[in-house]
Amino acid sequence: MNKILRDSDFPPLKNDLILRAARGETVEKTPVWIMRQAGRYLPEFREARKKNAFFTVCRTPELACEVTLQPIDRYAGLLDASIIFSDILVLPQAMGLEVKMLEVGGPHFPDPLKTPADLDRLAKSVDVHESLQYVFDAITLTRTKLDGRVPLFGFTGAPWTLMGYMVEGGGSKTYSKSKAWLFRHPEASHLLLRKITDICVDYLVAQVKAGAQLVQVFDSNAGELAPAEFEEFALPYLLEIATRVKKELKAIDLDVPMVVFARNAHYALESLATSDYDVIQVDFTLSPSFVKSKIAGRKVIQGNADPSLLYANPEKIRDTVEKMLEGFGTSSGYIGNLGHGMYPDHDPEHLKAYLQAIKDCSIERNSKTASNKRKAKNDGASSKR
Ligand SMILES: Cc1c2[nH]c(c1CCC(=O)O)Cc1[nH]c(c(CCC(=O)O)c1C)Cc1[nH]c(c(CCC(=O)O)c1C)Cc1[nH]c(c(C)c1CCC(=O)O)C2
Repeated sequence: MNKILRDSDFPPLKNDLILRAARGETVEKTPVWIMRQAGRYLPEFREARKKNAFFTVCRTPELACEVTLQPIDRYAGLLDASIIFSDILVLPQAMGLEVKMLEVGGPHFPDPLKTPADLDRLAKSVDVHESLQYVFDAITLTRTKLDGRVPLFGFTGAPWTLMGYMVEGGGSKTYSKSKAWLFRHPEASHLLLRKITDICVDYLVAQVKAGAQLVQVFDSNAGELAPAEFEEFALPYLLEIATRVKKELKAIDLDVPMVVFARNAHYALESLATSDYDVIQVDFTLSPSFVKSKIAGRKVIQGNADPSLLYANPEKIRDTVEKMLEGFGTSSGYIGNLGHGMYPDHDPEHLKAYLQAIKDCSIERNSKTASNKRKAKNDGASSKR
């Protein structure tokens, strides 16, 4: 068991904007961070990766810390959170499956789960402190090295998304192998999803004990499911993770905002709005008005421009940001991000334009609203005279 680390064990936080926004408080400007903000679009990341294999970076706390800090150094003052460098696929590794990261083609499981009998190949029980200690060490080191500049996110993949990778053996166009499990082997599917859920809970709680200040659950493949299968095989586990993590943290007097990303599952928004998550990350297919109609002020929203916007020129980026902020609002209930992660061929300068636009437009909007309010108050007072 690891020691529980608390705020007093780390340098004082100098920028708590995202924590205040995640709690639904009024903010002076919109906090922003970006999924995959550490990655191949950054030359300094490609340099670090030349010398080290992908999972070596994940497993070496000094290297994971170094690449986590790269975007924070480069975009100093423009990013309001960091996210620990790791991958959702370290969890299937901890369960006993081999995962390689191919230079071309991404994740690859040489021996994926083919039939329910293969569940016997998985570790009988997983002690996250034994198999994933390197993640907790990376978190503790990174929060220390951040020196309070911004808060640090931990994360996990969601059960359905992880099951997808474990059965498909990698990414897939149709997810037909893993979806065949849901229709042919529903009991074995639930067994596997239950197993992953229990590990996700331990894993997130341990990340917070190691210093993570927010956590995000990535259900990147949620939208591959029809609503009925989502409701049966994905949603209950997503809901359970938030409820159990919050409860276990409360028992040791810890409390962090939890973010959920059920990508492309527009039908999930209403259920997630009544969950124990604090923040809902939305993908770029959803308009602010649609999202707001489903969530109706019950949760903080995070997102959601199309990452391809970053191929546009800075004027177009700023115009789109203005509309996005108009739609989501800037005084409370909103955290800026993209609707999915960065792409390797993005220009780092265009990400800078996006971050700067979110800061500038939100400050402008909030000061306009404040001066309009002051004006309305003065007008009201003078008409009474
Ligand atoms: C589905 C998924 C994975 N990993 C992740 C998800 C969920 C988010 C999403 O939907 O994108 C999550 C993830 N992966 C990575 C992070 C690090 C933190 C960050 O966001 O900066 C996070 C949060 C690093 C990474 N994970 C990966 C990279 C690129 C590989 C490299 O450095 O060689 C990075 C920076 C590899 C990875 N890992 C995964 C894939 C499909 C790939 C290949 C992607 C590609 O080739 O573009 C699985």
